[in-house]
Amino acid sequence: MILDLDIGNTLSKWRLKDADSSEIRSRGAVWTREEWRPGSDIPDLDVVEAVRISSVARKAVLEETVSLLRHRVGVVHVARSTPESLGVTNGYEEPERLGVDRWLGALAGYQLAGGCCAVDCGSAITIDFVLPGGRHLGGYILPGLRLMKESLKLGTRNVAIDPDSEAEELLAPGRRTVEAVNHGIYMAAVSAINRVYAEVCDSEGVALPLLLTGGDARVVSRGIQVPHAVWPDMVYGGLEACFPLTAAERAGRMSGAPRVPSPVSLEKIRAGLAFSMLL
Ligand SMILES: Nc1ncnc2c1ncn2[C@@H]1O[C@H](COP(=O)(O)OP(=O)(O)OP(=O)(O)O)[C@@H](O)[C@H]1O
Ligand SMILES: CC(C)(CO)[C@@H](O)C(=O)NCCC(=O)O
Ligand SMILES: [K+]
Repeated sequence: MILDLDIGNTLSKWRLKDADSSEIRSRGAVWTREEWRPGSDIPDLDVVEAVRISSVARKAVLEETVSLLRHRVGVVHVARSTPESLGVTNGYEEPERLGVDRWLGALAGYQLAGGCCAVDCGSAITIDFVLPGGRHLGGYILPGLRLMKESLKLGTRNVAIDPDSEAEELLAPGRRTVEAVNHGIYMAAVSAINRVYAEVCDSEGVALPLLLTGGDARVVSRGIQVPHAVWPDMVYGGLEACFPLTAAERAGRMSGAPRVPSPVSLEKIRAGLAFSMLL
């Protein structure tokens, strides 16, 4: 089995992948600040022959995780942001400072779709652009839905946005504090993504496939006007591309990859942008 680990600021997600069949056997998540101890939702390390890790947590968290795993598992790969990889050139002035989850998302998106806009809706919402040809432009970081809500301190932190709500409902004026807050932060997130996508496609002169991932991707997806795909395993896809271990991975196939969404034409994107500027 291969253990893939995506250590985020809030949650550490894991999945076990069968190295022979390439099937995903199990998944789980633990709070990043908690130790891995028996009884919590952690994988059985006895069956693991290789580990691949993406971590944006504090350095100590990664160090502890790696030292724990090295005792038990033969192969441990830790992903790093680099100046260039798999045909993509990192747009950061200091490439190693780009969050590795963003880098892996950009690599996976490029491998799947060529140029792309990769959006991760987690603790933070990140929006990254890769042009056809592989130039990563850099991107945008904004607070995620939960962080926006907590920062308001209006006593609404425990009332989550119902992930099954319709976007229309979530974008309407709120008539109670929780509603006003939930609808406000939802509006902030989806309008930022819609706008940034259109602006960058316009200025680069290319309509890019749009890919979403992260814990809030499903609900955010409903508020995105242009064609796009949700790919919950996008960061894992980047790990597969960087450290291919199975036959399918070596052939360039990433688990759970969606069909590439065909973007609307650049003309339509520009028309939408021009229209919103007039209002
Ligand atoms: N069980 C859950 N626990 C915490 N957050 C959840 C849960 N289910 C959905 N979410 C939502 O997912 C978001 C966290 O997403 P995700 O798991 O992608 O992020 P993360 O671990 O914080 O990663 P990163 O720090 O890399 O952004 C939160 O904003 C929250 O609204
Ligand atoms: C922005 C987050 C927190 C998103 O998970 C992560 O990618 C990170 O810590 N990045 C480092 C800062 C940067 O990417 O510029
Ligand atoms: K993440």
